[in-house]
Amino acid sequence: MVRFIEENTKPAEKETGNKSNNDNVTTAKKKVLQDLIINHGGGLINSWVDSMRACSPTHLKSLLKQSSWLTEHPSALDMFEEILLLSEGKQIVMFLDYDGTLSPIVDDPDRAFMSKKMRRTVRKLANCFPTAIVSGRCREKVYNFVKLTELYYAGSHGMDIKGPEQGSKYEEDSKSLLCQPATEFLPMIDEVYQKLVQKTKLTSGAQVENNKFCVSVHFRRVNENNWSELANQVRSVMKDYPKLRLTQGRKVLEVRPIIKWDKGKALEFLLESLGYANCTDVFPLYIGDDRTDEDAFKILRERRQGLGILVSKFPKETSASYSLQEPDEVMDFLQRLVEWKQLRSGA
Ligand SMILES: O=P(O)(O)OC[C@H]1O[C@H](O[C@H]2O[C@H](CO)[C@@H](O)[C@H](O)[C@H]2O)[C@H](O)[C@@H](O)[C@@H]1O
Repeated sequence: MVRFIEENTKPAEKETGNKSNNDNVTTAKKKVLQDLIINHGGGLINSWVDSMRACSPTHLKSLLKQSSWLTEHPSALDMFEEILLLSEGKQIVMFLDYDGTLSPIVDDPDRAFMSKKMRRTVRKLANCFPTAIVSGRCREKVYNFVKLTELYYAGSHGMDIKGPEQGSKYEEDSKSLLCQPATEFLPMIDEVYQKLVQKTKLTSGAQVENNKFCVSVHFRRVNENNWSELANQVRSVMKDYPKLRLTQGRKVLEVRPIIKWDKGKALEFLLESLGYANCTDVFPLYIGDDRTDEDAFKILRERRQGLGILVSKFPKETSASYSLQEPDEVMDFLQRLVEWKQLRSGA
């Protein structure tokens, strides 16, 4: 059976222990997950399609109340001073997702450019705090969008990590390559990518993206009536690869190795590389918009360290503590952090 890991079935609970009121959604999602585990063949495909629908924020919108969600996940801009207080005396380390966080979601994944203003802000941020981009995209691709050599990059959902470059050139074979825990899967991922391209080529709007250590199958431009056809095609390829699993992002199915490595592990790895493995005086701030970012939010909760900020206009289940609505708000938040830091260091 193809493995489908639902990233986020647990209701978000505040650190105070208050139970969230996302129960309706949680119950619906748990049912989807049960179906995914129990059913085979046609039932499984229906469940995939249910899950593909469930990940669309507009479907969730009707189930959750915006106001109560905002009470549990207040705006990080409104709570800026409180966040600074929490970080008092600690080294802030920044982790930023790319799509939907630094760049707005667009129909064509190859045109998800970030604005010049956002790039300037991220550059200034990296001058103030160690900063990493953590993306589902392959590292080279996300670097080509961000184009800042001074950052850490964790591509392929954290399975490809590289440190900053000294000069202005981003070199592939440089010494700053830090971690690639899934190299043995490269030939398999390549093979699956080719098969998925072939299988899905007649499904209008489907797009398969090779992200080196994982493959993305986009359905943003596929008519909803054809989602089950697409799910069938993906399943028919994946059934021969028990060492691969499927996760889901924003209108995208993600095929990746079954190894226990995700954005949360990448965050821990980077903290360790930066020398903060067992430190209590570090404050990691992770900003992301997607289900795959939940792995990092969860790690921060488990470690009781720093905090997660979810980028979303709609209420969603999340382990993040705060929210921002869109990349423009992310930019404002980062800019305020830079100004605060510069003021403190008398720059
Ligand atoms: O971890 P991320 O940096 O957020 O990457 C996750 C996926 O992002 C991209 O897809 C998403 O953004 C596209 C452009 O806005 C959009 O068209 C698509 O529907 C989204 O799912 C990227 O193309 C994927 O490879 C990443 O896995």
